[in-house]
Amino acid sequence: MDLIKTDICVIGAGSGGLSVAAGAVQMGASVVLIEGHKMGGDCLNYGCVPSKALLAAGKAAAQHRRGAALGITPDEPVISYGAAQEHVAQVIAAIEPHDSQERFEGLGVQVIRDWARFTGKDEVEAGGKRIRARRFVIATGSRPLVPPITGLADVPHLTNETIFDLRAAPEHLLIIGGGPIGLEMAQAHRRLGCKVTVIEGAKALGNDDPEAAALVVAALRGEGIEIIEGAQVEAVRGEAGAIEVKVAGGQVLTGSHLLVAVGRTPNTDRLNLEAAGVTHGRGGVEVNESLRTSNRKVYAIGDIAGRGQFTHVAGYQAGVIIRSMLFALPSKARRDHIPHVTYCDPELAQVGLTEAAAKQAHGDGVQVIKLGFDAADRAQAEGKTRGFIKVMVLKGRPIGATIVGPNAGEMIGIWAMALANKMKIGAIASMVLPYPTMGELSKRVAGAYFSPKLFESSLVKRVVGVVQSLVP
Ligand SMILES: Cc1cc2nc3c(=O)[nH]c(=O)nc-3n(C[C@H](O)[C@H](O)[C@H](O)COP(=O)(O)OP(=O)(O)OC[C@H]3O[C@@H](n4cnc5c(N)ncnc54)[C@H](O)[C@@H]3O)c2cc1C
Ligand SMILES: NC(=O)c1ccc[n+]([C@@H]2O[C@H](COP(=O)([O-])OP(=O)(O)OC[C@H]3O[C@@H](n4cnc5c(N)ncnc54)[C@H](O)[C@@H]3O)[C@@H](O)[C@H]2O)c1
Repeated sequence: MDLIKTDICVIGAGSGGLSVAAGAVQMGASVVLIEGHKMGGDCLNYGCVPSKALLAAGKAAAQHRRGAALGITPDEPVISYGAAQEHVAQVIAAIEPHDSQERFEGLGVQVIRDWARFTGKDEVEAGGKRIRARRFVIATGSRPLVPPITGLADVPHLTNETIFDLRAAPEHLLIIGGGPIGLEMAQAHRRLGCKVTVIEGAKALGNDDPEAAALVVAALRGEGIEIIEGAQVEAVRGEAGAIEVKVAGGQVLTGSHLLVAVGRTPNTDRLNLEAAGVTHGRGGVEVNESLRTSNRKVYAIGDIAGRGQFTHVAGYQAGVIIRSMLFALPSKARRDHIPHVTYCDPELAQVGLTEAAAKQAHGDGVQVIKLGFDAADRAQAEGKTRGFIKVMVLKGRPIGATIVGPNAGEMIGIWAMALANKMKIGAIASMVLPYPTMGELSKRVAGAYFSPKLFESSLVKRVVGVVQSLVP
């Protein structure tokens, strides 16, 4: 068996692995990249990209159904579900070259298409080769969790890995799980003409600010999606086209298709981690703040590292370990400035602490400032006044922001910058923004932090009085 010696061996060519490989090779390191399945990983093939593309099709359909308040007669769009899914496939195809084997080989990366397994503390086997590296990066991601629900193994069901293969619209899509995957797919399918029922064991979007999550859930219900909360699924049975879901308490729901979206399982099984002395558990590979595993030569990033399952987290972590691997500089991964967005309409965006988490961590020292989208003239003009921005401030600095409303995912950017750079809230208040934009809400909410200090201060009023009496 051939032996390849390299500086860095990256396992997994998804969001995390590709970022490490591209960065490291362009800075002069020799890199071997091993991928067992599709280049681009989950995000490109089964995750972010297809889900946002299908949501875009749903949004286009929804435009037809609204507009009455703006003087436009709504109509029921003619929808081709198959064509919407073809749009999804085309979007993947358009982005694919960026993540392709050819592009990475062009950059100088040696790409091996096989499943990798450790054979020792500094050696991996794949593609009939032994790869010995100074440093390894495990970036093998996650796959859909198959929960222990009675009957599930025998009932045809979809996951995020198969739902984008459908070409005929499900008549009635049952979705187990009201997390981001469940709700994004619920809205896309509802808007594309399907009947949709979401069955959630606890609270839908339960990891987010409850007030913001409630607004999204209400909007989805308003579009005709049935969302049943507090309904743990215990058993499923039936066949394609006629599926029965039984929840705790005895309620039975029926539908034509079933999507299971109840979280993720880390892809550790093929890696033979014991041979490398890498500790792992149910949450994935265990890492320290520098994203190093129990084997100092081995790092782990992305979904497998269990510190936030988002593409931008994997990308950020890639930068952190490149600094450590290539320049031997101390480098720690922060978590306090990471945003996330659920791309339903309205979007729900969060960075830093939620109101509850901020109050729990800092007590009464936290000031919460909130403003509705109705305060933005642009939102009024567009008839999109549903939603709010909420900012948590500690000693003059934002420590968290929640935005729910149109384009919340774009609007959170400024707060992500503020948290990343530990900026004062005055920096946001002092910006001049174009009028009328939704973004003005960020400036307005920051301004609201100072309003009581300026407008309700007897000292300020006295100073103004004195100055005015002296000015000629
Ligand atoms: C439906 C859905 C929607 C999502 N939407 C968003 C979104 O809008 N925004 C966002 O930020 N995140 C989103 N995510 C999450 C995002 O897709 C993941 O966080 C991201 O892909 C993780 O990147 P990764 O590099 O850790 O893993 P992956 O991208 O999954 O890549 C891991 C790769 O490793 C390979 N692999 C596994 N084991 C081995 C082995 N032993 N040898 C060789 N190769 C191996 C796999 O085949 C895979 O290609 C979404 C996820 C889903 C499922
Ligand atoms: N927009 C985005 O960034 C985006 C979109 C989709 C997914 N993701 C990533 O993928 C991850 C996984 O998403 P997800 O939605 O699968 O998982 P999740 O863990 O966020 O949500 C799963 C939901 O399923 C419920 N559940 C679990 N078992 C159940 C049962 N037996 N019956 C009924 N309900 C049950 C849970 O209570 C939970 O609310 C997310 O946490 C996120 O990191 C991100």
